[in-house]
Amino acid sequence: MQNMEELYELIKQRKATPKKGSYTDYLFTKGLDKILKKVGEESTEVIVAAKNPGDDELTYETADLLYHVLVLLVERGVSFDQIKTELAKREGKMSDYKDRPEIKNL
Ligand SMILES: N=c1c2ncn([C@@H]3O[C@H](COP(=O)(O)OP(=O)(O)OP(=O)(O)O)[C@@H](O)[C@H]3O)c2ncn1[C@@H]1O[C@H](COP(=O)(O)O)[C@@H](O)[C@H]1O
Repeated sequence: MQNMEELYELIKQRKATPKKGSYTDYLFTKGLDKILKKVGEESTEVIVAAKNPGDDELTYETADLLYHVLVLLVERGVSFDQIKTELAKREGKMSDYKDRPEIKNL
């Protein structure tokens, strides 16, 4: 079984030590613009899948999107710990959304 953090570490390893024939290596070789295009494409595919019945397509496309977002984070040098820290900061603090002035028209 592979969790998101393990996958992030594997992708980081691919960047540090490129592996011939690897799709991850192909993305890093193409660079940021290609990775961003893939994140955009996969986001659209998640949206379309969410509108279709059944869970399989949505599950598949979400896994594709998460993988490409992790590739983006590695490319930009944002660590998995930075994401965990940001999420942890929000824990238990987002429930009083009605009192937050920046959130309007809910
Ligand atoms: N989770 C993934 C993963 N999800 C999606 N993909 C690839 O993402 C691509 C998405 O498909 P598309 O049809 O959109 O893209 P494509 O036509 O193949 O290519 P382009 O459009 O980018 O030219 C596919 O080629 C998938 O193989 C992934 N490739 C790798 N991983 C993980 O990354 C690990 C390391 O991968 P490699 O280094 O590439 O072996 C693997 O063990 C996996 O766990």
